[in-house]
Amino acid sequence: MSYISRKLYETIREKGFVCVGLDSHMDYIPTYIKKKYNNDPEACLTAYNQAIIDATSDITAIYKLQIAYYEANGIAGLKAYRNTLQYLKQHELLSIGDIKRGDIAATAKEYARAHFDGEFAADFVTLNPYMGLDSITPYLDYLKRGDKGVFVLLRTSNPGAEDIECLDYQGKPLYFHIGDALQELTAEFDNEPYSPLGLVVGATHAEEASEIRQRYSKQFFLLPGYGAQGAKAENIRNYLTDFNGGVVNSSRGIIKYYQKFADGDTTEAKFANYTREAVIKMREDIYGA
Ligand SMILES: O=C(O)c1cc(=O)[nH]c(=O)n1[C@@H]1O[C@H](COP(=O)(O)O)[C@@H](O)[C@H]1O
Repeated sequence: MSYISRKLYETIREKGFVCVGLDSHMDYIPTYIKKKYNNDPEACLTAYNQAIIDATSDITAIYKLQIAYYEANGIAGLKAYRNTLQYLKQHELLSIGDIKRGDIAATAKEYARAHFDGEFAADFVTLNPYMGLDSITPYLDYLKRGDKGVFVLLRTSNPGAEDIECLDYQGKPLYFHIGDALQELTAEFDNEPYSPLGLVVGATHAEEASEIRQRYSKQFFLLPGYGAQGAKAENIRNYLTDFNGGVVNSSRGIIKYYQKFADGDTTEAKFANYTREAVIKMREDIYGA
């Protein structure tokens, strides 16, 4: 049985579908944190993430850490990445390592070890399948183990998705070929209520939503694009299936929401309130309350 897909399903049911994107940049960090930690990147990024997590964890299903934001700060950034994943684990909160890996099988095996079992272990990772299925199969052992899951890029939110992913091949978009192959690859899995192999589907495009949802009815969707990229709530509802079939990511729309009001200068309590407010507004908008 896939423990992790059941856990995600139950967590979404209990806390809602929000995925807070910890795309944490030094420029977003409030002055009170920077002063306290003397601008030290490891300490600042860690404290910032912890403040966001503490303010939102009862209304957030899962946290996604986009690794580029940490790598850009070198070793100090990667330590903050590790610290945050550990903090989430200590508080029994779910995590996605947004690493978007894709490489030959031997290399993929090492990525899997690093991001599922090593210091950077997350509950889920994101993968890029466009190098072929052998770049995905090394992760499947962990999915069979039951405690890990993946979200594989299907139809992404960016304008460039049109360049390759959406090309027509033999009468259907390339991404359907990818999705169908991925579905076959995991057909033998325990796919109840959803498969531990989920799909990344940008919420910025409404036209294909119903077709994609129907075709991949056993896949959780990771839906980025809400907030900063302008995805509309009505697009997202189509993908969510009773609000339990996936998670909706917003990164900048939540973690720098406070800057709209406070311009980088705020107190600990106000930062927590603003950040929480951003998640509440997102939920209300998407639930249609
Ligand atoms: O895999 C992803 O998370 C992803 C896929 C995609 O199609 N589009 C997309 O924006 N993302 C990620 O989702 C986040 C979106 O950030 P915001 O636009 O600030 O909400 C970033 O971490 C992106 O790397």
